[in-house]
Amino acid sequence: MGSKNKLKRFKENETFKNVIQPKREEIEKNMFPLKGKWKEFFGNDNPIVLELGCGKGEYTVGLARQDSQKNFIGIDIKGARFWRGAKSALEESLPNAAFLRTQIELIDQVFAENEVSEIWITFPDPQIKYKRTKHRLTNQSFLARYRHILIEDGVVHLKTDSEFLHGYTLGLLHGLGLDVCYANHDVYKNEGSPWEVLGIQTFYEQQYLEKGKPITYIQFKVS
Ligand SMILES: C[S@@+](CC[C@H](N)C(=O)[O-])C[C@H]1O[C@@H](n2cnc3c(N)ncnc32)[C@H](O)[C@@H]1O
Repeated sequence: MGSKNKLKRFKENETFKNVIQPKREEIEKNMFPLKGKWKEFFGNDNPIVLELGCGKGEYTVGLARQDSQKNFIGIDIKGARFWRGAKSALEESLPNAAFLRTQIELIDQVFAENEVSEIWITFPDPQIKYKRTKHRLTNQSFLARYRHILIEDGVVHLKTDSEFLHGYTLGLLHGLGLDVCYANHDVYKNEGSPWEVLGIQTFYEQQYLEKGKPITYIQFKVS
């Protein structure tokens, strides 16, 4: 994407009522006004579902279309990417979809304890190199952040093309004695995955599918 186009999207994001772009400083000083108040933002008590590293936000918009009784928030640091999802949600008048521009590392500072019901992690960079372990979105320190913001029975969904990340996550969950509700290492070949897994495809997923890569899925709990 050219820089002119990016600038145009950044400008438009500022005018979108479903886009929230807090300053890092505001979050770090615990002055982010929506922390603990997301229900007020949506104007209802419905459960809150996050998509981490949402890119263009296919899951956020796709799930919001299907379930008006839940609120969905796509999170990514790249605003020019989620501009697509935010624009679609506005065009389709989906009041239950929003986008938050922030670092996932700050997740437990933008949501309060027990404020979130479900988390989707869609095709994250697997961060295979050992020195990149700290950036893996299912490492122990991210799991602790998710535990903090999730309700007691909250669920995490990981959909990835990376056999490495799939295996790493299963191994870690097993080692920690956490509950794996469902796992499938090739969702389009082996039956049994929920409709959300089969019925919504992301931008990155479509590219992996064209290359014939199996898509994996794990649904798990962190407490
Ligand atoms: C490989 S892309 C996948 C995008 C989308 N989920 C899909 O499947 O098409 C990973 C996304 O995660 C975002 N991301 C990676 N690390 C992040 C972080 N620490 N905080 C916020 N966003 C992050 C990137 O900007 C990118 O859009």
